[in-house]
Amino acid sequence: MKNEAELRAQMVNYGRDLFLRGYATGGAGNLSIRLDDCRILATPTGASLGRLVAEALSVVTMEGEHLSGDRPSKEVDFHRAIYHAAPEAKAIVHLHSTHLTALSCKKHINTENVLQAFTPYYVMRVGQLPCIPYFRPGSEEIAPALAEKAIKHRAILMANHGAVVYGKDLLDAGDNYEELEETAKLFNLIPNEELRFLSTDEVNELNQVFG
Ligand SMILES: O=C(O)[C@@H](O)C(=O)COP(=O)(O)O
Ligand SMILES: [Zn+2]
Repeated sequence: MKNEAELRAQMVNYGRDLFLRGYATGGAGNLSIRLDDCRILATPTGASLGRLVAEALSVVTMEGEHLSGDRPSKEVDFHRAIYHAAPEAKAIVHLHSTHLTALSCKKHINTENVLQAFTPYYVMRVGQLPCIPYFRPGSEEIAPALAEKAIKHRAILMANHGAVVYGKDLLDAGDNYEELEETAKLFNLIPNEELRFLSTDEVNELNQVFG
């Protein structure tokens, strides 16, 4: 179990890692870690994930009170809502990575599951990708829409915006996010009629063995 100083360092290092590998760009995206039952560590609003400072990271309560650090991400309410809805969520990654954001801007998608499985590791890490409607970033409608999906799904697409993924710690959430982004990349690369999706039996077998 990492202490708070170690979790702060992990957030700074993983933010830089995401930035250097092109998953995060400019000031877009935000990260959070559930520190304990009452408190969340979150990236400050406007901060580039590539240049986070451990002492400036924001701490807010589960009820939304800002305790310390710079002003939290304008999306901290949706992070809080996900933690309330999904107790297994211990960290959250929200990014505008290229392939997931491209997918989020498409007109004709199945909003119940935007990415039907066609590789096993996607089934193991993510499984299904529902999509919530477009809301202005930072608006109060986002939190309830994401919370409803987060009860059953650890990855959610936000129309015309990006994606949100949670995990059992920050690196697990990141690994889930990265697998999702690579799956979206493949999906965007391969014409739909050329894709062989996994059958229900194949998905069920993966869930039995690895779920
Ligand atoms: O898209 C947005 O504006 C936010 O969702 C975002 O990604 C960055 O906002 P902050 O975390 O407030 O910097
Ligand atoms: Zn965003």
